[in-house]
Amino acid sequence: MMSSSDEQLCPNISSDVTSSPPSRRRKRQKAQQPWAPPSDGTDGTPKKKKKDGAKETGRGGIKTSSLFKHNPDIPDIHRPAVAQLKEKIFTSDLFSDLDLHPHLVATLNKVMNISTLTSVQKQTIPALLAGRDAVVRSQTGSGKTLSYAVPLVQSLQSIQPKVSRSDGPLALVIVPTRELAQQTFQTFQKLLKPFTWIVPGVLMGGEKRKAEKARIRKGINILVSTPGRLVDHIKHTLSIAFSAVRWLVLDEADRTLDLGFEKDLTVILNSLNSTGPARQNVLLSATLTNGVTRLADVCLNNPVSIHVSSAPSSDLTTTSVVTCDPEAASQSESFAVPEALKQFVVVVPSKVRLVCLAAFILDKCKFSQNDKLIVFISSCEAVEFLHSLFIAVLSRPSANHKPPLMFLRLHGNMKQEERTEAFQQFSVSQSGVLLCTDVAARGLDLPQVTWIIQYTPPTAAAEYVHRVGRTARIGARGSSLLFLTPAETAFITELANHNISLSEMKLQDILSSLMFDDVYKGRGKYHSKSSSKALEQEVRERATVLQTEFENFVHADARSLQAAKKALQSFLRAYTTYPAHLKHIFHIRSLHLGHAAKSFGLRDAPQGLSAAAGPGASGGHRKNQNQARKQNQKKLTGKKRFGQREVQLFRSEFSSGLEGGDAKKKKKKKKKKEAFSQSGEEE
Ligand SMILES: Nc1ncnc2c1ncn2[C@@H]1O[C@H](COP(=O)(O)OP(=O)(O)OP(=O)(O)O)[C@@H](O)[C@H]1O
Repeated sequence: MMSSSDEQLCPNISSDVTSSPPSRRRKRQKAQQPWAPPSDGTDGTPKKKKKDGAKETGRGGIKTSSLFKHNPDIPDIHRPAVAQLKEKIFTSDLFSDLDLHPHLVATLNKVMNISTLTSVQKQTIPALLAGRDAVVRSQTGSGKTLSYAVPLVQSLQSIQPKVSRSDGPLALVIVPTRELAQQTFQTFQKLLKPFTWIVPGVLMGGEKRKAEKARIRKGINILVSTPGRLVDHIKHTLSIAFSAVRWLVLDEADRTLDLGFEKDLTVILNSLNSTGPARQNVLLSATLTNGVTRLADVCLNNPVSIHVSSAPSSDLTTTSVVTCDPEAASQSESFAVPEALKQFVVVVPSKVRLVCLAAFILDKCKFSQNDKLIVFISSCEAVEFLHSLFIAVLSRPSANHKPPLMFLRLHGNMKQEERTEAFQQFSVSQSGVLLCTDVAARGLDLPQVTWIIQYTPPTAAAEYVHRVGRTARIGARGSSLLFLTPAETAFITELANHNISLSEMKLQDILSSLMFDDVYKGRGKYHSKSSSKALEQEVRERATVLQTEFENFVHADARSLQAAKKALQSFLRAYTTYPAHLKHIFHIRSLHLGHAAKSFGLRDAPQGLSAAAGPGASGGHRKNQNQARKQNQKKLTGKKRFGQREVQLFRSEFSSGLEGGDAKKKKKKKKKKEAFSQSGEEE
């Protein structure tokens, strides 16, 4: 029997499917399914029917989820031929060969264990030491921070008379996220060990403004900040003066602009240009968008342009070839990814996504090795939800006395203290899983991360590169796995247009890891000598048992049910934010709400998903379903409704933490004005 969620197909799912008579439709669906139920009529789930039609497993009232029925076909993946860009990370040059203070070299060698220059450092450091401005592009994890931090420290330590706190900011480093600000600040702290008279400091949203103000008053020479927070201090902290700034670094400049901080950058640049002396400027960016080029024009003076990637080599990394649009390909930028990075893709029907992710995590962190994973997810609410779900269901102590799996989370709606704690905890841990939004995609240098999972696909190829760049850093090994639904596989070609090549991992292979733990054992009588078909059947049963555990947790109380619905809603909302040129791959209309709901542990598509309701959300009466779908569709895709909200959603990830305060202030001001006008007084 088709569940109600199965029937809630989105309006534009190929009309011939929705309009065919149910019997024909069912037949066709069955023929299409690589996961079609075996001929014995079961779907891999041991079940008996209850009188009311609800299903039960033999496990005391556990509802059965039909995971492997009515899924779309998993298409064969065509991997376009890709000439991957190769970038040599290390050179044979030594820091000790550069014209640097011996104490700075000693700090690099002894404190940071760094002696050899990377390619980007070899090109950038001499140019900056010679006083030039620079635009720098190079692959993730190639040592860009030191490429500007070393010459900056070298330059400030040589100033005579010695720099003092009272000189105020001499260098300004602007980065897009709080964690990156914290990390960059820590790098300066290390480099400045022998030069104690130079004081570094960090400003970032979410911390008490008063305390920051006091620190600024005391004097900070190298100021690392997120743009929003710095603007706030420029506007409200009279003690901040930029008259002595002689270094400006804009790190991850493209990201800063993407996040809508252009205005803030203008405020910062104006406050510098109005008073500042001659300044050296460095701009680091993954992509040279129009915005970045404009920014470079405004704030750089005759810069050297450093781009480390070599031209595409002629050896093609894949063999099967499909034609890609040459014009589109030539228009798109090529990205270099670390050579030691192995990139995989798995095509998973929506309904099976959750168990597939869980099986993968269990395999990497529990059954085989102690891996360290980062999982990228599109919204804060979905991160929150999966975090509590996985802790409850996957973190149980195991029979082999291994410590329980560690799940951490990082997103923009967390309190700053929680963010810092999670970041630090994951940094120092040997293994575990960090569930996060793109707030962790850029610049973060988390040691020994072995796997990057993109559970929700990125909104751009550049973002893909940054996410995977959290592993295989500075010559280390690492792997990545991209989750795509059958409808999204064209994204593989999109990535290939940017010189990114993926190998396929099979869903069945991932799910097979559940064979390692008999906690998920089905009712079948599988034993190791059984046929491969029996094994496949057992794997399905185990996947279904795990899904059922998730669903039981979600449906156990109103709070977790609400959390799952919120997570689904935010997932749908985020899905509407793919840019126009990717809408043919990621379109809200090609999502199946019932199947998407399953991937949040919901047994059916929830009703009344309010503002961001999915198609079929107000289901219930079949008669009204089409109308409801259309209405909800409008809600989901309606520009007016979502334009602002989407921007809000993404800004909130990276906000300075002060917006709330500003809004409150405005409200207060408005109230005050109203009060004045009512009483007839003037302000
Ligand atoms: N020359 C070097 N030798 C060894 N390790 C280095 C060297 N330079 C930098 N590192 C280390 O490599 C890691 C990555 O450096 P960094 O974070 O600057 O990379 P990045 O290019 O800025 O990466 P992303 O693009 O992801 O921001 C850091 O842990 C850093 O300490």
